[in-house]
Amino acid sequence: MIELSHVRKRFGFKKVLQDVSFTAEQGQITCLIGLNGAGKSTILKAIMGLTPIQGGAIRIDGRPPGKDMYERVSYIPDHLIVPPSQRLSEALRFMEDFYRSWNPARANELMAFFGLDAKERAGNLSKGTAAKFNLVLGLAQDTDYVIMDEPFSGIDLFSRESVAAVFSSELVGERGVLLTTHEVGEIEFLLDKAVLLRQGTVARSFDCERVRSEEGKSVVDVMREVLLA
Ligand SMILES: Nc1ncnc2c1ncn2[C@@H]1O[C@H](COP(=O)(O)OP(=O)(O)OP(=O)(O)O)[C@@H](O)[C@H]1O
Repeated sequence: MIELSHVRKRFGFKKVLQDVSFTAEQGQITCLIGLNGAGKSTILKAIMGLTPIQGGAIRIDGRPPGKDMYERVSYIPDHLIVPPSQRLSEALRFMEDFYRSWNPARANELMAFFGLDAKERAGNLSKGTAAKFNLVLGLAQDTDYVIMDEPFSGIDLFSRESVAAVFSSELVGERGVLLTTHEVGEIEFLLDKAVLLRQGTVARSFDCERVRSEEGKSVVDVMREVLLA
């Protein structure tokens, strides 16, 4: 379980996270939701130890993020971090050398799933194709958790359907997924849990299926109620 308790974060005098607590479980897809600037990306970076926090605690399966972090959690940022001149095949080889958790067979499966050409150079990819390759780099690691910042951004409608299909396939399996997205309405059928951020705190965290069956509301309905209140 990824667990945040009373996390606080500021940039200079700007308090971005005032008191953030929530959990993201293995075998579930948890979505962090909030308006622009709510602090979603900051939370993902804090979990990965890429930005320090000023208070509270972050634990992954009971342990604070440490040196073995990248064996436990893979992080897919909102843009592709591969030199533009590098071919995709070279980037895959680099990942294999660099990450002990790298699974080359799964990487090949994902390349085929998204119809990607390993001979292409990273700098020549369209925005949506770069987003798909970014998913390959993250999902081909054998980690218990996958953290994704805006994985659907820039991806056209039909490709989005194939990206969504990955989440319910063996390629994600029983891992825990924590993601952010602004396309909530289109992918809410995939979500198990939603965590709504407002004014630096968790305004509401809920089981999407339960809210659907007990309150008859979609995630977007709850978002409207909570974030526009
Ligand atoms: N390195 C930084 N230095 C100063 N302020 C920052 C830095 N990174 C983020 N911020 C500020 O922290 C706040 C939260 O930013 P963050 O990117 O986490 O929001 P977000 O919810 O991911 O937004 P969006 O939906 O627009 O992607 C914003 O006000 C942003 O300007």
